[in-house]
Amino acid sequence: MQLGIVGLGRMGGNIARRLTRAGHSCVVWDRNEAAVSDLAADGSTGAAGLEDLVGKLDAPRAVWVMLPAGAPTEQTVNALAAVMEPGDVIIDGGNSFYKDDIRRAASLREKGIVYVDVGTSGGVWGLERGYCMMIGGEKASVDRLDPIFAALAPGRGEIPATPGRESRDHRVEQGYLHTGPAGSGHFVKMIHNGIEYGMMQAYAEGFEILKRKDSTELPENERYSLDMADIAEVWRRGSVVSSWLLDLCAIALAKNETLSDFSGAVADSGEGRWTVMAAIEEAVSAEVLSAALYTRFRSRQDHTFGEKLLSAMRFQFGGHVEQPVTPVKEG
Ligand SMILES: O=C(CO)[C@H](O)[C@H](O)COP(=O)(O)O
Repeated sequence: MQLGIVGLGRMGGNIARRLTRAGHSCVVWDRNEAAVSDLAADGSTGAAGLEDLVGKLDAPRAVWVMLPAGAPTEQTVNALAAVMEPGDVIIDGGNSFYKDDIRRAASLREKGIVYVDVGTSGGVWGLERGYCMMIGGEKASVDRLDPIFAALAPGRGEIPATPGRESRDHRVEQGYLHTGPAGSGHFVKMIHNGIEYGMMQAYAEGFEILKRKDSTELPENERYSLDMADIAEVWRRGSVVSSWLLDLCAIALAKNETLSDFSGAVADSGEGRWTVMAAIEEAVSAEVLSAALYTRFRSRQDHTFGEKLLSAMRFQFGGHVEQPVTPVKEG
């Protein structure tokens, strides 16, 4: 199947590569010309701009936008809508706020263009591991795009089937789910990321307590000098707290047990804040997720080992390099 892809950063570029490897045909564009040339050398067709990209696709077209949430995505969706036609589909695969999706889907519907929001999890590992996708939008368009989702998804892999699911939609076991109407894909991904904050914070705090067990403030016979890298490794194997995030902790700690490559100033790109806002709207008591968000804010003042581990996990899953943190702008 043919797909246009706009935004060839850490996620978009690998999405194009994974689709091309699976036999799909991608027409790609990014403001960064080198990224377009790299992808063209890897089997995609490069475009010179949005209009050129749309012109290189057969109708009905589908274009996947993979850009930071807020203004970059908004401007690109609007620019695409101006050159696309009724029956075409715009897919937002980034981390947009779900209320922006609801608004965009309604306004594009008036032009006959379909908007599909895809919460896409897999980070810089997605090329090899595949992407878990949470998909919102009209069923007919989501079904039409199924070959794309099937190629991007991880597949069943070695994960055993869950008993009791025999009569349910088997695409879910491949790693993608049609969650409901516009916005619902990004809403589910937003909560996924809210949970991610909480899980990351739990590891960060646990490892901080382990690390400080050699403190001279403790009685001498109660001090232990514990090996962080080995504890992360042993917990990966059969323990209750094993997880992919723990695998990433183990990789980071094996590489540099002091995490001296990280300052521990932990950024956030909006989803944790929106999760807490959703909890407030629904009057849900989300203590852990709220605390994890506020701890990131505090991390920008001084830095603990646990905060370095948070930065290390973000670098491992998303390739996020620490940078000066600025407040999230409204989209
Ligand atoms: O979606 C992701 C992981 O699932 C992205 O890596 C996202 O950027 C992580 O959120 P944050 O930047 O707020 O830590």
